[in-house]
Amino acid sequence: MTEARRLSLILVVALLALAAIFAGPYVLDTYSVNVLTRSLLYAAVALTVDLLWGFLGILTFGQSVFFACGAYAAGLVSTHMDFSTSNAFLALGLGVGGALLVAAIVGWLAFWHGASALYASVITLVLPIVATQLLYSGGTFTGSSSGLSGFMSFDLSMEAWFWLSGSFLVGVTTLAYIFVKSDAGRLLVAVRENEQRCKYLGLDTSRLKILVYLACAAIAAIAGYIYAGYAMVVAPELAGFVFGTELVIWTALGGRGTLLGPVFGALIVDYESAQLAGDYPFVWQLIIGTLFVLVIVAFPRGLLPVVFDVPRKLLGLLRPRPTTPATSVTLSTLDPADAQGVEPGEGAALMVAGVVKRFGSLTVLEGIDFEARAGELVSLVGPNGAGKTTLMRCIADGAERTSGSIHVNGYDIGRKPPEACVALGVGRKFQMANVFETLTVAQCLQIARVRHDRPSVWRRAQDLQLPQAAMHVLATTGLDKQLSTPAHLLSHGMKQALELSMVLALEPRVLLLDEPTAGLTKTERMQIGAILIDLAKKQGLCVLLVEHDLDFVREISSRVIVLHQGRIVLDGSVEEVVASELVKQVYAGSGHAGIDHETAPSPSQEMPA
Ligand SMILES: Nc1ncnc2c1ncn2[C@@H]1O[C@H](COP(=O)(O)OP(=O)(O)OP(=O)(O)O)[C@@H](O)[C@H]1O
Repeated sequence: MTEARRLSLILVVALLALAAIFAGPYVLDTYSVNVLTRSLLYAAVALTVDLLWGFLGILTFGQSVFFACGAYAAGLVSTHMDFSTSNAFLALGLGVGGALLVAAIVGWLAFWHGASALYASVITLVLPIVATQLLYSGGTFTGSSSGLSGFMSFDLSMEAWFWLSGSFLVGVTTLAYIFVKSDAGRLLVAVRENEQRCKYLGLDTSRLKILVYLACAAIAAIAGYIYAGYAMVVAPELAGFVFGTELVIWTALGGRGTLLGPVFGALIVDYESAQLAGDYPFVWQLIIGTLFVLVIVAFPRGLLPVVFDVPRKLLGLLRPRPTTPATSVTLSTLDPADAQGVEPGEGAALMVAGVVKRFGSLTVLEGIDFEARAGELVSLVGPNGAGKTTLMRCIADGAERTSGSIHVNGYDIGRKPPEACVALGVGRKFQMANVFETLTVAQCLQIARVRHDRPSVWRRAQDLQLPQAAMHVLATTGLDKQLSTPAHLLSHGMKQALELSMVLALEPRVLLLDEPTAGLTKTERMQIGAILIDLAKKQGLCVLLVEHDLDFVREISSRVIVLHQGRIVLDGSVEEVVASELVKQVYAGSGHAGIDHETAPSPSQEMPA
């Protein structure tokens, strides 16, 4: 389906939903219109919980606070100032502005570099408790536990409030749907799935989380503002933990990560709760709670995926499944004139000086000094625990080392986080293939290009330009024929190749590879070896390779650095290292055989490590 057709289809569905909203008051009784007006607004807030939790992976209990910001702004302005159109807009501005301010502070606290997802959830858990206490202690200003009531509002009929709330929900849902299906929206799933890989692809994930959090806070505040206008009463419970948790429950029931699921979850549960509360005032919460437990146990993904799965399965039985899904992305090679890699500064491509790394009292790296130039392929070898991976980490993340300095392309990495090191020209491939498992090969590569090609917030790109080095890896391994294949279906070797292409898509000048051939077949190893030689010799990259396979090291390296107990014991040519008595002792001392030619492992064996 073309982009224009896909977007037209979304708009047609949105128009149908608006038509249904318009028809609502004509087919529903007054009670239902009244209750559903509230439910429509709650559904908009549940949608923001889904964006944060279902898509971005942030479980939040605090969206109620932003809803209350909008509601209380309307209530406070109308109560303490005269009601007028200008004051009403002032209240809207204060509500949204207040919500944005609170979200910025909470976002900064919850998503700073290094904060865990649990930490974020705990902060959003505390937020409603603090907000409710503040409202309770506000005296006559906030109305304390009674809240504010009887204030003036726009003179709209109940039907008009229903239409306004419904149109707001349809508008927000449509925009959110277009966004999550766009190239920029895909980043949310990438962050949820593998935040570490995102950072090492140069993405500032903390910033992305804060931006989405701010947008969700603003949506919730507008919903709260409309709610106060229609209900003409606000109470501390609107900011409370119970409402915040209800939003999470509706999202889980409907199906998180589906957008429409939480919307329908909120609409149905809130409407039915109102009915049950009237009919069974003492047991309705027990009934809702029991239903929730039953649904979650039977359908952990929520109800909407089940509703969609049934027809899909039936259609799947009727229609033969295509063996290879059609790809919608066309690959092409980036013109070298359009390359956006960092301009090299003074000195060698990589300069490591006096680097020390300690974990508490354990010194893992001690006084590491070396330089590597562009076009060099340097292998880093040494027994297990020598500190090889730790050194790679120190080069790719300025916060890792205890002391010493590291310059990449002539620029001091200082204490910069991984994404900033990527901007200086570092590309890191991990020991275990580190890709986005649920995304396709093409989507993984698109995310790797986000630093250079700004993604659209409403469209999906149909073509993808990659640097020649990345295209070379794709063509050599045949990955260019599997662009529509989800990464989790690839073989181990193909995943390694995909990760390497993703890293090369960054246009790095210093390439860090941690055992790129681990677990590969001999043919795959030879392929990777040829690619690495090409990258260093023809593309002029500085390649630093951690490797245990001596034959592989001997075939491709221009230089070998031997690390032992956190120190460099030798830095020289392959021949020098192989002939070194010291190196033999290092390996003998580690309980392994030496690395001379006589005792070197056969091609199928790995170098002792
Ligand atoms: N987070 C950590 N906390 C404490 N010690 C650590 C940590 N990470 C690594 N180490 C220790 O640092 C030392 C070096 O580990 P590192 O993984 O860098 O070695 P390596 O040379 O890459 O080994 P291998 O070849 O087995 O991958 C080891 O003794 C390891 O136990």
